[in-house]
Amino acid sequence: MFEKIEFINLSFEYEGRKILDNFNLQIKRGEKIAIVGSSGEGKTTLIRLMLRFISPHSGKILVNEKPISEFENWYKMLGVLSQKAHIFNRSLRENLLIANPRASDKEMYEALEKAGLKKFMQTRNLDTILGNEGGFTSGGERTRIALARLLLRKPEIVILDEPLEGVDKLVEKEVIENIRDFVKDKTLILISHRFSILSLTEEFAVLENGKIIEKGKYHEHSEDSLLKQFFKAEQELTEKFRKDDVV
Ligand SMILES: Nc1ncnc2c1ncn2[C@@H]1O[C@H](COP(=O)(O)OP(=O)(O)OP(=O)(O)O)[C@@H](O)[C@H]1O
Repeated sequence: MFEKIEFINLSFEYEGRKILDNFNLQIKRGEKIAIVGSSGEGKTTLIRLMLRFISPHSGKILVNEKPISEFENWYKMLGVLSQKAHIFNRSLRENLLIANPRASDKEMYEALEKAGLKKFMQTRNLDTILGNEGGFTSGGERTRIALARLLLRKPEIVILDEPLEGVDKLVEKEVIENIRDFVKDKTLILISHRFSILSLTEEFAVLENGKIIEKGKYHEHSEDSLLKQFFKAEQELTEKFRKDDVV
């Protein structure tokens, strides 16, 4: 059973450019944390390290106090929605069964609906072929198919990297509530710029210059905290975009 993950003095660089620099963070079972930070600060890199797609240059990642590489069943515990969801040139059904080979058609339809694909399914069915890299679908649809795939799994830890990418405003609220329900009894690590989805977490950590510069519960932060400033800037930007949309 997952108890905690610890990043200890973790450093990582791309071509001599430091992305994570003596990074430290601990996430315990059941915690729900959003990692926020400007574009390019290394949030996705952190997830890729967690998934062991890349290795740190120094420092370590421990799961239940053991090096992550020695932790059996690590992948089985994870449910991940990444920015580059992999969609196979197979049927929608086959793409979903990867997550849970025992899922029934009914469960698959439910997951697709929860992921905001109700309208999409009005003109498709589970036998629809998705194309090479999901090429017969839009970017937003691919993210939602990947979200439906995640909803069919039963992971202990859920990692979401911009899960609302391509989810339009009409279904956004509903999708957020479905994700909220899904992560209720799980550990959640969330990365997003979208203000609305950050309501899924109680805790926030701000990543800047390779380190966590501020961490805590959102409501405990003072008006001039970096966290609040970050959100304010994001919110102002979102509102500006919304206004521009209307115009
Ligand atoms: N494979 C790579 N080779 C070289 N540099 C890379 C590579 N992948 C990412 N980077 C760089 O590393 C930095 C961190 O990237 P990362 O994707 O982790 O940022 P992020 O915080 O997730 O950004 P965003 O919010 O825009 O998704 C960026 O400057 C990026 O250009």
